[in-house]
This record gives sequence, structure tokens and C-alpha cells, in this order.
Amino acid sequence: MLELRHVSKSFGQKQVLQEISLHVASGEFVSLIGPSGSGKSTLFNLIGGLLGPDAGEIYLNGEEITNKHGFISYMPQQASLFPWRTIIENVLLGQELQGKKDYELAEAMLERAGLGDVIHAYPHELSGGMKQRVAFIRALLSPQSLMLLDEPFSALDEFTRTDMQKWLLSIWEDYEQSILFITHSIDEALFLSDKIIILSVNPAEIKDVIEVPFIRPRDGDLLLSEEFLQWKKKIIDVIQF
Ligand SMILES: Nc1ncnc2c1ncn2[C@@H]1O[C@H](COP(=O)(O)OP(=O)(O)OP(=O)(O)O)[C@@H](O)[C@H]1O
Repeated sequence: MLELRHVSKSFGQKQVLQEISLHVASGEFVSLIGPSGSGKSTLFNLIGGLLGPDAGEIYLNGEEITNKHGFISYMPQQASLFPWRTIIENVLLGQELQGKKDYELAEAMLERAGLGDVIHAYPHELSGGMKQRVAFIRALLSPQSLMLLDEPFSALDEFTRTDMQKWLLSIWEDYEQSILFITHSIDEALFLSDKIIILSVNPAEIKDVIEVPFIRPRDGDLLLSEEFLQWKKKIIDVIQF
């Protein structure tokens, strides 16, 4: 579905990304982990067409989208809901921009997300975790087939974060949209993903790609299993060497 071929990017003299090639298959959940400043957000901006690469190409469903925007849906670190729109109006925004509005589906999805009582409320009336659920539903219901999620749970406390990870999986496992997910957390990447791409820094290159073997559906017990810890150790080893 998404393919990057030899993508490089510099800002002035500083080369941030060097020859990045990766792919995300249809329905696949792929995480990108790497040290702070390695260029993960830059990579997202390139895929989203907000920046252009110095070299390389980006394809979505076989069509070149290098330097083009509007082809992917995006969920940022902060929910970025419009304060003057109600929750349901915020969810419908992604569809409105593409000229397709399905009120019933948006309402059903919000109910499924446990937000049925607040569809006519405004963002300031919701907790941080609730707002992120709304942002995720909005991205999920946008017509684009690939979602980019940029550390969507980093601003949440540990309890809410674990809940949100389980919640996201329960919804995504039904929809199976393709997701590219940025995180600093190895646990989060292992729990959620089919594949983990590990980036190095200065400039970022792909250090390794790990295929995550855990079967789906996954539940919270997986996080405490011996197998999970072994895979975590394997990833830490890759990051350190
Ligand atoms: N518009 C820009 N102009 C100049 N330098 C930039 C620009 N955007 C990013 N950079 C630099 O590129 C490097 C990578 O930044 P980027 O935000 O992509 O990293 P990151 O991996 O997402 O970091 P973090 O995990 O801390 O969010 C940094 O050194 C940053 O200072």
C-alpha cells in the first residue's frame, strides 16, 4: 500500500534521513521507533506531502504521491479538535473535506468508542483520553486508506495510555486499516504492531525491521508474558548496537 523508495532529506547542511526504504502492506499495523530527533516526524511530513524529499519517491497504492497531500489521514500527539465544533461535528470533518458525510456511521462509531453520551458536547468538556478517542475515530472514518499516528498517547498518563492501547486494538482489529505509528515506547510498539521499523540517528537509516509474532486478538496479559519480554530485549539490543 505505502512504499518509500530511497527517501533522503536534509535541512541545510544537516542530513536527517538517508535512503529510507520501507513499505506498509494493506491492513498492516507498522510502528516506527527511533531516538528523539532521528527524523520520525520529518518522515511523516514527507509521506503527508507537507515536505518534499531531496531524493527518492513515495507511492500509495502504486500511485506516486511524492510532494502531494490529501492522501493519508493523520492523528497528531494532541487531539487538535476544533473547540467551536461539537464532537460529532469534529468527527465528520475528515469526511466533509472529502465531500462524503455519513452521520449514522459517525454516531455508531462514537457509541462503540464509549462516547455516545457526549456526541453533542464540545471538546473542552472531555478528558484527554476521550479527546484522543475522538481524534482516532475521525482519522479512522476519513476516506483515506492509510493512517499516520504520531505518538497519539504520549500526553496521557500511564493508566489511560494502557487503556487506550487496548481500546485502539479492539477497534482497529475490526477495521484493519493500514497504520503507520510513531512511538518512543518499545512496549507500545510490540503490543500494537505487526512490524516494527527501528531507525538510527544522524542521519536516520533503517537499522532493523522486526516482524512481531504475537497472534491477534491481543490482550493485556501479553504485556506480562515471558515471550513479550524476550522480544523487548531483542529490540533493546538492536537499538543499543
Ligand atoms: N523545518 C526544519 N528546519 C530545520 N531543521 C529541522 C526542521 N524540521 C526538523 N528539523 C531537524 O531535523 C531533525 C529531526 O527532527 P524530527 O522532528 O523529524 O525528529 P523526531 O524523530 O520526530 O523527534 P522527536 O522524537 O523528538 O519528536 C532534528 O534535528 C530537527 O531539528
